[in-house]
Amino acid sequence: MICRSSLLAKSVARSISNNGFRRLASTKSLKETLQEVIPAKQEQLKKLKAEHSQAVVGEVKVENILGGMRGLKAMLWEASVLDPNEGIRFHGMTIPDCQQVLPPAPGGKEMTAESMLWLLLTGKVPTPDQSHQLSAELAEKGELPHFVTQLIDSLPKTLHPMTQLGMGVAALNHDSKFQAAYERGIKKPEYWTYTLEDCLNLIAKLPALAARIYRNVYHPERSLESVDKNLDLVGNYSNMLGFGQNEHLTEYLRLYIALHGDHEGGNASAHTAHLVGSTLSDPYISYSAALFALAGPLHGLANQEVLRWQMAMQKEIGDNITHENIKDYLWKTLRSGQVVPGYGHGVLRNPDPRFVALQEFCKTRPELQASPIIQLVQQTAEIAPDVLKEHGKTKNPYPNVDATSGCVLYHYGLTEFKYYTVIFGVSRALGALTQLVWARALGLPLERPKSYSMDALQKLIKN
Ligand SMILES: CC(=O)SCCNC(=O)CCNC(=O)[C@H](O)C(C)(C)COP(=O)(O)OP(=O)(O)OC[C@H]1O[C@@H](n2cnc3c(N)ncnc32)[C@H](O)[C@@H]1OP(=O)(O)O
Ligand SMILES: O=C([O-])CC(=O)C(=O)O
Repeated sequence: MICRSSLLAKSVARSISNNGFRRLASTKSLKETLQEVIPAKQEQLKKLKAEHSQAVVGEVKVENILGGMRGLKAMLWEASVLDPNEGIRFHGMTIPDCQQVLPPAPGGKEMTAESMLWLLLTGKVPTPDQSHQLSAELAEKGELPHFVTQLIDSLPKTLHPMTQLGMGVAALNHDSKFQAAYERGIKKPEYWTYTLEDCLNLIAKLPALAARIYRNVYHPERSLESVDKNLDLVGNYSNMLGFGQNEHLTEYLRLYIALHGDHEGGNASAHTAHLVGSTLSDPYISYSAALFALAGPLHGLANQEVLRWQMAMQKEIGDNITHENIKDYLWKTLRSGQVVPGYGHGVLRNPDPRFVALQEFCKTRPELQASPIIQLVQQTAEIAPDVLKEHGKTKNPYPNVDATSGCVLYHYGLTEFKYYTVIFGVSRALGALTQLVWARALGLPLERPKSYSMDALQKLIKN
């Protein structure tokens, strides 16, 4: 009899090799592993250019130009591809695949940010040792320079946490290795190594930066833990946020941060990092720009909006939470001309598998099943799709990841929902920065699509 885990291992190995990667037990470092996989990718690009430059893979309709480029096949993105019905795959692997094979933190069950980063960057599943070595490397680099702590501490508490995060990340470019090397006059094939160094430095410092913002804005009376060299990235983040004793929340954050890490290239934050990075801006300012795209309510800020909206619903409905009451509140939101936050998607046409994975986490823990806010989110997810279908506008009436990501944080005591997108911002660095490394390794060009005025477009249509 073939057991489920061996079937899964085979399917994972197959999906990885489908993407041109092989899974080998290895003791190589992250940089050595990348050095090993880069030449094959460079060769693949060279071949694509030489043999298929003129192949047609789609057409551009006026609706694409007027509709926010929805559906246009126009970007190269290595680490993940989004299927409208199945959702995201990281180098061919689904979220459940990743949950099965990516190493957790010592004593934990959920995949770590480091193991997801390793997979995104290299297309390979790291061994537990490789993942722990990366944790140690990141912890070593994790403290903030003094001028950044001074900058963050000088900001008014009333400044949105996402603005503070973007400012802090931009300021870190003071120490950019890529920028310094570019000024020295390095050659193109060397770009990726300095970019990688900046990307790892930035990912390493995000927990300390994000936790400092949380402390300053919401708990100025608390002292801040320093980076613990024995913890993984998210273990440190949770610790610095003041939740280190709550193993459930720490595990949830590991899952949250791993699965928000990448969502192919066209989403607003990833695309922004790619666009800005294509000018050879360094990774810090490229990712700072991405964070300001993430901070919009149609994108990452929706997770803050979901909590705000669900709390307002709870307040209005009171204890009498019925199917009818939730339905009425949904209609009230829609009739007032607002969107229902956490529902709909630019690409997905089914429930978001990230939503499903976070809901599964809730199902494994009785205290979460008993939580009023989590119950309300679950009930809303059962009712909203039919209401949105009847409303008839959105192409996807199902929940996206933002519909559920905040309620577990809220239940475990991280109740300041204006902060939630900062956690998303710590996560999205994994994928957006991965692509910056690949963009430099592959020598991708400046991004510069063609635009038209409406007059010019009409002329084009006539001709
Ligand atoms: C991590 C993430 O970024 S996931 C997305 C997070 N954002 C949200 O949850 C906000 C709510 N959702 C939305 O606003 C949208 O579904 C988006 C922005 C995510 C996608 O936008 P689009 O690709 O333009 O969606 P779509 O093509 O289905 O939109 C068609 C119409 O339905 C409306 N619509 C889409 N979703 C919703 C919704 N949740 N509630 C009400 N109306 C909606 C759109 O506003 C649009 O109306 P319009 O014709 O009057 O402009
Ligand atoms: O893919 C998108 O457009 C939005 C999204 O879900 C993400 O960026 O995680």
